[in-house]
Amino acid sequence: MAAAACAPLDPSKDPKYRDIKWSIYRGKAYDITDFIDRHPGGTWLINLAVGRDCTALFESYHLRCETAAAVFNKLPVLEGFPVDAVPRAPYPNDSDVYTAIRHRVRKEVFEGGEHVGAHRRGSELAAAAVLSCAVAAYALYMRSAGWFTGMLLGIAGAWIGVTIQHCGNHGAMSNNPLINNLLGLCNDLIGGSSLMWRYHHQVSHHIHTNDDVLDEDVLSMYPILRFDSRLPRYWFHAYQHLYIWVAYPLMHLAFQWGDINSLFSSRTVGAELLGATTAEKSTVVVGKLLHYFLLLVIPWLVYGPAVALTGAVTYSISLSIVLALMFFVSHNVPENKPLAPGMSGADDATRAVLLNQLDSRDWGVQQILASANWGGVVGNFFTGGLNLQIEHHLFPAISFVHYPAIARIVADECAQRGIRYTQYSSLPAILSRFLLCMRQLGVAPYEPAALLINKIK
Ligand code: HEM
Repeated sequence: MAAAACAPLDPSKDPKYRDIKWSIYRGKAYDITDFIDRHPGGTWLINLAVGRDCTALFESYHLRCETAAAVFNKLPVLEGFPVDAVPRAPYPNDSDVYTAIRHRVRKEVFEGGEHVGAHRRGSELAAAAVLSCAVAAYALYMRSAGWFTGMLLGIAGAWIGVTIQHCGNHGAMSNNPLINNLLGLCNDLIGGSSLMWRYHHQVSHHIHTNDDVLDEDVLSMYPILRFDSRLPRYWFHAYQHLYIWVAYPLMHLAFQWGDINSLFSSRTVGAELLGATTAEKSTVVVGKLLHYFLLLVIPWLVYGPAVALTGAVTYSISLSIVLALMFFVSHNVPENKPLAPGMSGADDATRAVLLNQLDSRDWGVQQILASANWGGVVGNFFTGGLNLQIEHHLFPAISFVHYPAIARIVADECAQRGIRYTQYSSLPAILSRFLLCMRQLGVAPYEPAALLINKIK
């Protein structure tokens, strides 16, 4: 009773703060309302900071963190704000390894060119290649719609999904926020939602990678798929490495339900849409209409329902499989999981970091231990840097063309500090580890976080 009486009032329920766009940075609440339209990274990204502790987003997105942080000195501080009532994110700049890597990246890769935006340049060729390929695939689809062209269109759509929409929504494709937003909107064209992606992917997954409560990627397919042994186990999980191949092709369909549901509930599984404007929300509706108009309605009018449906179904399946493969292998190999001791690849260090309380968690080490790389520069070009997932998680707002150079620094720092850096030679190599991990997670005993913490002590 006494504890409840002392608990700070939730600011989202306090009328005093209803008309203020506030955000918390390092324990202080600021009124960022007037700065939003002046934000050099664009309004869509800073909107992610509204109504929450933005420290982790802020410190992982600004390469010149000190320049961006200087703005807080000019913003109104909200004295007496119940900061403790707002969930805290870990602070990236408190991580020794992260700040050391960032220092070296600025010095050795960009040599001070960050002030002219060198870190966000270089993806123009990749963007042109991806867009040309998508236009050609759609032209072919419209010329002769059917299962084969539908499949090709799905692969082209997936290439958009992993490269230009993904990097655009991270603000990493250009120094111009408008270009990033337009490329980000390609997510809606291929059947997803750029708005939901920003909240789900950036606010939930990037900040809390492989957390069993806060990372939406761990939770959203549960109970069908069990991505963490801290989630209760059912008998059918023992077969998840097999039926995953039936679940994955349904991903595009699942997006449709998830996006519309999130629009009505104003939240994704892992994040509330606290700062999303009406214009941003309207992209969900317009995007869905446009997607189905291009994929289904036009081919239906030209070729009839049977052909149009065949094309749309094969599009949906091939897009889903490619996207699922690219996204899921990156955080789901045994090295990334707090698996039971004795299971192949289980790692005490990963277990210890992921089980730490948020405010004492080393964000940099978490990103490194919970992610896995495969391949090199060729994979980097075709996946928009997703194959160098460790570097992507440390620097989501840097253009992916710089990841191979950054990877050398990250690997070196990890070797010096004894931090496990997981790198596989190729996609098939990481894929086999991913399947092993799914098998292990399917049979691993259910161990709630509290139980695991005791085991480490
Ligand atoms: C909440 C308060 C925020 C403030 C005061 C702020 C301030 C700034 C400033 C001053 C810059 C220019 C930096 C430079 O010239 O080096 C900038 C750029 C940028 N911001 Fe923010 N920002 C905020 C939140 C965010 C958030 C939440 C995100 C991402 C989710 C973000 C993403 C970016 C990006 C991508 C750029 C351009 C790239 C870069 O500077 O490296 N910002 N911001």
